[in-house]
Amino acid sequence: MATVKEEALPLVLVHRPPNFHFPFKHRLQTHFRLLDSLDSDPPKSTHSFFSRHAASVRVLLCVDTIPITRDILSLLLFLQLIVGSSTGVDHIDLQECRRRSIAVTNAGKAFSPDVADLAVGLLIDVLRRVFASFQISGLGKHGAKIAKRLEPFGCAISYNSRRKKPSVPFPWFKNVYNLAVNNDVLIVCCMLTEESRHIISKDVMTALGKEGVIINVGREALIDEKELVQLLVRGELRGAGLDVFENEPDVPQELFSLKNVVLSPHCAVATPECFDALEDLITANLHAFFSSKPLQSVVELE
Ligand SMILES: O=CC(=O)O
Repeated sequence: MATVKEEALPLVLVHRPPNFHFPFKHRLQTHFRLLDSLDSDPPKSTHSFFSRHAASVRVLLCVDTIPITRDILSLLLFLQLIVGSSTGVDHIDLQECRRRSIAVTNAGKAFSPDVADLAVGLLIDVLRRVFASFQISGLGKHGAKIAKRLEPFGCAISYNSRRKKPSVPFPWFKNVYNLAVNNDVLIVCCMLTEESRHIISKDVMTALGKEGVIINVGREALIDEKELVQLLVRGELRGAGLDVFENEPDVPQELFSLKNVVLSPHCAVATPECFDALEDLITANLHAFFSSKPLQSVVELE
């Protein structure tokens, strides 16, 4: 069988944190020519490497959540697509992408089943029994899977998201405060944006009440972490299960000593199943781009 020369393969520029070796690299290399500044010894600086390839690169693969800032983007004048490898895209300057019409894809639903498993696992760990009423902030791909797991427990589920979802049978609350007033457990799994930063404010947490439980598998900055810690310390919330923290890897010390808090180290998606699903999705998106077919898991750049 004839083999395609590496130079003939479509170019994909890679941006990854040092020492982060992505497991699907090998498979991608059979279809695409990966330009990775960290492959050289010693590694090249991002700035000089990106500038050198700027004229030929149309696609950037963003591994993990390494920031893609306006400065980085300004080096890549012909960029058309950023293929992300996480669900959250708060590390990418989306405003600049919108301005320059650069499409962005994320992990879509590749991680949703495992994130949902962890959210429910944390919740059961916090409660050791199941409440009657649950609320979910952000009923997207992760939230839908969480709800599917909680329904058989007989939980009354309601949700908040920017828009009501016609296909979702649960009551929709336009704002998180009213959602909190009407429920006992809040599972946070929405995207972090400027609009959603600290959406779970002190008022919202207080509205949840003393029996309230918060589970966060989204991004910690969705919650006012300082206030959350204070409410937990003062016993004004029943408990919390947290997979994400505002200043990772630092975790507020107070949380370690609280018996009603379960912590996990941002590991909801660290499973072989998530990596396999992500590898398939990234490969599919790259093939789609280079053959002018529709992309999957496109992030809405509003
Ligand atoms: O944190 C993980 C993700 O955003 O996929």
